[in-house]
Amino acid sequence: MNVDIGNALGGDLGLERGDLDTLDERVADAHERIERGRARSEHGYAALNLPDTCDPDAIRRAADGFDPEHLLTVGIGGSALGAATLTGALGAGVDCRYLDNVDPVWVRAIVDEVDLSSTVVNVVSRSGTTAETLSNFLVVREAMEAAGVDWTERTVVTTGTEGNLRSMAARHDLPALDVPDGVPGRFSALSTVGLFAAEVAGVDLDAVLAGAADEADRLAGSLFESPAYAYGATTYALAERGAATNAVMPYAESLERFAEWFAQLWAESLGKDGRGQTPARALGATDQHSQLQLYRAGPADKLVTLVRPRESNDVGIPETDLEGLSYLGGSSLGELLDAEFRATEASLAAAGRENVRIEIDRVDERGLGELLYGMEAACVLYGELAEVSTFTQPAVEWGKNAARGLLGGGEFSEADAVTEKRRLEVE
Ligand SMILES: O=P(O)(O)OC[C@H]1O[C@](O)(CO)[C@@H](O)[C@@H]1O
Repeated sequence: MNVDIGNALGGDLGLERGDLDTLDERVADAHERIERGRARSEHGYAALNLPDTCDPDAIRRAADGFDPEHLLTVGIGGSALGAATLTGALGAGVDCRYLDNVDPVWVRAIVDEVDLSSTVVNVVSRSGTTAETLSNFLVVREAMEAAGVDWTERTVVTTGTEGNLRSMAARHDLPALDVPDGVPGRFSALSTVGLFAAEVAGVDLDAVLAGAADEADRLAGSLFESPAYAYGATTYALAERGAATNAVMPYAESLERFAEWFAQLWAESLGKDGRGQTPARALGATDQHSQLQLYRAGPADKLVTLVRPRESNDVGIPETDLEGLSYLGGSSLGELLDAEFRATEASLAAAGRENVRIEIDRVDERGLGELLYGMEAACVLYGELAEVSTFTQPAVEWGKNAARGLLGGGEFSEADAVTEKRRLEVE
């Protein structure tokens, strides 16, 4: 992974090289804290050890014997987004679907679309209590039974040591993978949580973990020596100067899910104590015809993170006599995308709008390993610098309790607050 922070300097938010030199002293201290946390496998920091602690053979054993047409991952948040990012980016010899929402129309359509007799279901939940995941699994299991499919023959569980899914796996002797200790869901892509789907989809797990290990080896006591820390420190420094939003704009359709995964990682880790940086999901070149207007001419309150592979397959553009477009003929879509990427980058800089370039060599296993690990390490560093509790997510519990109370799942004061909503309806 290569990170170019040149366009983060000299912009409207006023970040200069000297500021990063000063911040680098705190980066060194933060790196020491991170390395201590890793050495002790402390909660959260353990995620940065996954290139070494993840056992790909256990994942391969769990996938062994399955040769499905479809893989249905039933999970939500970090229990689905890592897998979706890896299979979305690396392609899949298998039709990979993700039930990570409880929209009944959407769930019914997916369950009806797949051939359940040739589907492997991976139900993923660290806690084993997530309402959306358990509800969707019960719907899928009922559909399998209705289709005359033995669900116990086609279900793999990925969960913690306790809880509903663990006891169900034991009761029905289901293949079960352990979620890694001390790794919050949003940091678990490079573990059993994200890699089972990748394995079933034919992804080379060893290459993904090797890419992650390369990025781990580049963590250092200076932001100028570590791409991950350069990104984490620069986004932190810009946030401190007013960059309340970080628009992540991959210039590859295969990385669209990566932007969604990044959004959970960044928001759930750093949105604490009234602080944080809002991750906005964008896509290049498409959003040059959409959100770029705001990024360039709206409030100077954001940075844009431009992500791309340095190499990719290409498609030629045929010669044309179309009025004013002959310059495109004989070129290629890749050359057009490259020109647009660099033009957008320069367009933002020319308007004083800070942006950072992140590049991987190719959208392949090593590239994804580097990118996922690099963003996780950047997030951990940002959290250290911001002095927030990076690895917890207490704010999501209020809504869970309210919904549970509304559904009769117990007495929760939050549910009362829902019924007391202030109303002003306009018909
Ligand atoms: O894996 P679980 O326990 O089902 O949690 C799913 C997701 O829900 C959260 O706990 C937030 O509610 C995320 O942090 C997590 O990725």
